[in-house]
This record gives sequence, C-alpha cells and structure tokens, in this order.
Amino acid sequence: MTDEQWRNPDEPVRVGVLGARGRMGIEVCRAVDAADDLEVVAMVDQGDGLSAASDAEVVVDFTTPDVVMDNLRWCIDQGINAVVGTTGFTEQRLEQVRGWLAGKPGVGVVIAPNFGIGAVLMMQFAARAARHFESVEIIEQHHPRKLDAPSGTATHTARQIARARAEAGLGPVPDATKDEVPGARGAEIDGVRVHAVRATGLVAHQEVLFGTTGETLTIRHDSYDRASFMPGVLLAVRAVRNRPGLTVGLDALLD
Ligand SMILES: NC(=O)C1=CN([C@@H]2O[C@H](COP(=O)(O)OP(=O)(O)OC[C@H]3O[C@@H](n4cnc5c(N)ncnc54)[C@H](OP(=O)(O)O)[C@@H]3O)[C@@H](O)[C@H]2O)C=CC1
Ligand SMILES: O=C(O)C1=N[C@H](C(=O)O)C[C@H](O)C1
Repeated sequence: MTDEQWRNPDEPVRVGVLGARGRMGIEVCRAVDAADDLEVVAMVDQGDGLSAASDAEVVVDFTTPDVVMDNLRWCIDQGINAVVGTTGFTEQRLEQVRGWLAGKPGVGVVIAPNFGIGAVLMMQFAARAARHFESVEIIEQHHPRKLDAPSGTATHTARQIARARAEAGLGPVPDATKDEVPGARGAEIDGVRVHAVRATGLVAHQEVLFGTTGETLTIRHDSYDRASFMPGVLLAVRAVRNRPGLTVGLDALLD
C-alpha cells in the first residue's frame, strides 16, 4: 500500500457527488453530510469539471444517461470507487464498465437501478412470483420531469421477470390484442409489457401485475420522498471500497 492509498480508518470517507444540484444530488449531499463517518469533499454539477472530485474516495453519480459513462470512465481511470444511480445501463454498457475495471483491480463500482430498499424487495418478490403466473405487466409511475422512459427500475424488473419465466419454461405472455393506436399496449422489454405514466405529484412508483386463471397478484412499491433512496445510497457508499469490480443492484449488499 502506498502512502497516498493509506487512510486513517477513524477519518470520514471522502465522498464526491456528481449531479450535486439535481433532485437526487441535493438529497445525497444532505444525507452524506449528516453521516458522522462520511464527508462531502466535492459537489460537482454540469460545467464544474470532474477534477473537482479528484480527492474523493467514493464518487456518487446521479446525473443523466448521456454523461454517466464519461463520468464513470474518469472515476475508474483515477482509481476512485463509484456508486451510480443514474439510469441508462444496458447490458452493453455494463460490459464496457467491466472492461474498464479489469485494468483497475482495486476499484469498486456499484450500479443500482433503484436504491430504495422497498423497491429492491419489490423486484425480488416480482422475480419470485414470475414463474407462477402466465400474465404479467409492469406499470411505472413518475414525476413529469423525469427524462427517460421506461424507468431503469421497470427495465430491470422486466429483465428479471423474463429470466425467471424462461427458467420456469413459461412461453410468451398470452395477448391476442392488436394495437389500434401505436403504443396502446406499452413498450415490450424481453417479452414483458411496460407502461410509463407521468404526472405531477408523483415521485417514483411501480406496480407489477400478475395474472393466472381466476386470480391476480399486484406487487406495488411507492417512493413518496427521495429520502427513501438514501439508506441504500449510504449502504453502497460504505460498502463499495471493499467490493472491487462491478456490483449491479443492491441485492448483494442487503444479504
Ligand atoms: N437509482 C436510483 O435509486 C435513482 C435513480 N435516479 C436516476 O438518477 C438520475 C438523476 O435523477 P434526478 O436527480 O431526478 O435528475 P436531475 O435532472 O434533477 O439531476 C441531474 C443533475 O445532473 C447534472 N448534470 C448534467 N450533466 C452533468 C455532468 N456532466 N456532470 C455533473 N453533473 C451533471 C444536471 O445539471 P443540469 O440540470 O444543468 O443539466 C442536474 O443538476 C436519473 O437518471 C434518474 O433516473 C433517480 C432517483 C433514484
Ligand atoms: O428518475 C427518477 O425519479 C427515478 N429513477 C430511477 C428509475 O428510472 O428507475 C429510480 C426511481 O424510479 C426514481
């Protein structure tokens, strides 16, 4: 271990926040600031330049899908661990991140589509239920300033459900409907229909509706306040330095 890498374990972990003036960034700065074992050393937003976060041990990124890959590449190159909540992570992007990390064996990255503990459980419950129902649809609901649709959470849930259905040998979801208007039946992700609702007053909500003969099951999660994501973010910030490589989702941190 070099002198630069050595740290006094009694000193707070140095955290940089990217997207610090955004809805989530503001909340993350507040939560890190309130934690005795963590300190905010950089608040970086559009136009500030990433070098402001050079002194961070862990960077937290809540920016936009357009810029997050450049941010992450920079963090990994600098040897800085990263906790990422920004959406837009396709399998191809995740593979790219794994490639970057291969050249930096000590660096950890946690990417989670949703840091809400209840949301993580909702996704786990949905994956568990998936094998028992022939029908399934996802309805995600968010505030109207959200830039992307469907949500990262809905995409992740659909993929997990599709994997569980395939493992259980289930065929396609039955559906004889022909769209009279394009989009009426929502988007399709790995064979699972996903509907995105946007309305003022909402924060982040998702329902997974399962159906089989004579019964339905609805699994629902609601984030009414962005504070709901903070326990998961802080959990990841505390864990990431001891988890080299890529961790996708909070599941492994909650076990
Ligand atoms: N995983 C999870 O649990 C959650 C994930 N999210 C995701 O997090 C992301 C952010 O959400 P939210 O906070 O609502 O969005 P906001 O638009 O409120 O915040 C994003 C911030 O990032 C800034 N920004 C843009 N480019 C850069 C850059 N290159 N460097 C630094 N900052 C930059 C934006 O600045 P400007 O406005 O000037 O462009 C803005 O202040 C979204 O992808 C969202 O889906 C949200 C909630 C929970
Ligand atoms: O933009 C948001 O607000 C959220 N984004 C994430 C997503 O797309 O799943 C997580 C949560 O739903 C809030």
